[in-house]
Amino acid sequence: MKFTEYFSLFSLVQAFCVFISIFFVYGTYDGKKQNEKHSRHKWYASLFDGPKPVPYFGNSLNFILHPESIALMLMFYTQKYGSKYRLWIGQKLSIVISDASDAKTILIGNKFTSKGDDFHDLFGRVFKTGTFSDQGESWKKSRKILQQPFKSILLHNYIDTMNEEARKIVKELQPKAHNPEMFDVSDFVGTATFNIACKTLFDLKEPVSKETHYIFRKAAEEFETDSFNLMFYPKLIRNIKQLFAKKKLNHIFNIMELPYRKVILEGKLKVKRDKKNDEQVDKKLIDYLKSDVFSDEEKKAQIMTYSVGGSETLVISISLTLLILAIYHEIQDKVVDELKHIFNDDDRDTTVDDIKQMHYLEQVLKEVMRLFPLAPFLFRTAKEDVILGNHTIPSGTEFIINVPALHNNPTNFPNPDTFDPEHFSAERCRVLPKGSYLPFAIGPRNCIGKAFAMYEMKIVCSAILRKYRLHSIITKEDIKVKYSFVLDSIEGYNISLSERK
Ligand code: HEM
Repeated sequence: MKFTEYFSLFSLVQAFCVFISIFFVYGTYDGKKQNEKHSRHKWYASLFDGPKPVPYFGNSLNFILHPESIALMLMFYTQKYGSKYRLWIGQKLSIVISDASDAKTILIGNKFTSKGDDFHDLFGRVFKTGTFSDQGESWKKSRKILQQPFKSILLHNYIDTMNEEARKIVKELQPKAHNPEMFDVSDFVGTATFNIACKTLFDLKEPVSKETHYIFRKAAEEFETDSFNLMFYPKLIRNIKQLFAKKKLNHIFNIMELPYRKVILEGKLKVKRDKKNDEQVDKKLIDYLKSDVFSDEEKKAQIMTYSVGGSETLVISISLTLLILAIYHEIQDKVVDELKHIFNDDDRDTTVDDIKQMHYLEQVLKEVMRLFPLAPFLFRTAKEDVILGNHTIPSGTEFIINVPALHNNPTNFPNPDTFDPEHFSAERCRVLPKGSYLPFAIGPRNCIGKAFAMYEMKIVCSAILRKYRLHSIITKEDIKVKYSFVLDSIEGYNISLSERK
């Protein structure tokens, strides 16, 4: 053996020993720190049913070995152990909930404004102190200030941009109406939802191309799936895995910075010191971000958060709705009848009044989000002990709310597997228990952009439906979805079109 070969083998052995020592020292230190909390949690955990844990890993080994099936395992355990079961993610106790009353207690209580340190650390790798991943006083500050531009009375400000982008999609789809081939409608919807977010929230002028948006969307998707999977790793193994993924994360971060770079390039964060600007009532999100209350880092974090939150959810919900309507022609006809009644075959833009009259389309959108909840799992961590049913659950416990299980409960949604917009008729909505339907979550950490999203979904879907008839050759059961933090269709959103006479 040459000296250099001997030397590199020696270094490898040395590196391995250092690695094992760090593993051991960190494990012991972390173990000691967690011990007291852990034994209390262990006692409470024994009150719940759940899969059998193994030393150190708890139940996380299954999740680590089969990351593509995490969501399915969570759902399978719900069927096996009931509406409240326990999981050990390493040393961390998690309770998975699929009971409406428990979900309501957790989501609306002020004890649960934290999504937990793991969520904060993992999603915060890119979104930092953005409203979505932040916690504590810093979250409270941003939530209080940044919910203002989303108030219902201000949404009329965004309608022109939403109409403009909807018209663009309708025009771009024209060649597809003369071609019976299937195509993925999300390629068209995605660029529009991204440009709507950039224009309405940040006042950006320059739209992005389909290609640029595609890269942004893929990066956001990869980051979200990776973060969701890592939520189910014990802390130490997660930290080690992340050490090796630094370069990849920097690459994703770089792509997701795109809207921020555009904001800087177009000078949108520059403060114009005139009194009128300070007093202006109809301010956009970017105007609130100009305030000295936010540091430069915080401004960047918010722009990254709202560009993803404001567009990537909508591309999926709109594309899914179009796909579902392409499958169910009778329901599509009923929506179109409603639109005919509102617009009288006039191809004018949509107004706030029109949106308020789209009752049946709203039922369809709600039913799509029931069967395909965009955020299938909601995470919350208790700051104090909490009473759920007959149990007191200790502070620090993580709760995972299993939204698909709630949305498929036959007591609240008869024939839950059937796509039926009547699940959201006015009478049914009146008797729906709080906590049983959670597409936008509820409580202090619900979706800040809920009303904005409903406006955009109605404007874009109605513009396309007024012009085209949608077709599909698949059935609802053929739609295969991947569940992670955000639900998405595995095979895209393939439809074909014909022009309405
Ligand atoms: C169909 C579209 C949308 C759906 C289904 C949706 C769903 C949700 C859900 C379920 C949550 C709670 C997440 C959790 O508890 O971890 C949430 C939070 C949030 N959403 Fe949305 N969302 C949509 C559109 C939007 C839009 C358009 C915006 C902004 C323009 C937005 C911004 C946010 C933000 C900032 C949060 C974090 C709020 C906080 O933690 O205080 N979302 N969304």
